[in-house]
Amino acid sequence: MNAHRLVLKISKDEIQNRVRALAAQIASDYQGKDLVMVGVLKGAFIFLADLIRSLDMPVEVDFIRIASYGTSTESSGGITLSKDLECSIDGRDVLVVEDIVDTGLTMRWLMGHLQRRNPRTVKICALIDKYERRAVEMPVHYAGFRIPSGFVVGYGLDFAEKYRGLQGIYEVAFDAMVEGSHAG
Ligand SMILES: O=P(O)(O)OC[C@H]1O[C@H](OP(=O)(O)OP(=O)(O)O)[C@H](O)[C@@H]1O
Ligand SMILES: Nc1nc2[nH]cnc2c(=O)[nH]1
Ligand SMILES: [Mg+2]
Repeated sequence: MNAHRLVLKISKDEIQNRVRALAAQIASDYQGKDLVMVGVLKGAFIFLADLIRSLDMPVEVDFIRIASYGTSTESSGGITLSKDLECSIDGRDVLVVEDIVDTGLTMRWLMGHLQRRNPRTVKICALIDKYERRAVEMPVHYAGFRIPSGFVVGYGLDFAEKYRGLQGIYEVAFDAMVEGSHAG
């Protein structure tokens, strides 16, 4: 892993306030509906845990584990499924809970995968909508924060499996390139 520093972008308090506001919006939009929240492992586990504890309505929780190949800061769009849903979503309202949408390739794959199971609706809730590198059009119906670019960690998000437990969101700043070498 290249030498790097972490720069605080979103504080713990800002995250907590925003999560509460998102939960209030979701509860209002889905009142009386049969809602299933699908957390995308690993990154979404902390966000989903906080979101449902602020949610003033019954909800079923399930998880799916998908990962994309590539180096630790680049997603390539080659998706592998290592744990599928366990509940039926036939005729139900599904809200996918993600930590971050970047190129959108992970979400595009997942939307196709879920649509084949005949849900009534599928929407996306992401803590971070990182919009500048989008490779496919992908709406984020409930976005915690919108950032243009930068590789961020904390609150579930990792860099080579580190930093998921940080309470804020930090940008990874790679140390300046040494002349004649490449920062990867
Ligand atoms: O929009 P994209 O460019 O597809 O990138 C977003 C995806 O990348 C990260 O997952 P990762 O594969 O790192 O798995 P993880 O959740 O286990 O860290 C993140 O959690 C999203 O699922
Ligand atoms: N941890 C982390 N994973 C990502 N996957 C796509 N973008 C990001 C990011 O900024 N941080
Ligand atoms: Mg990751």
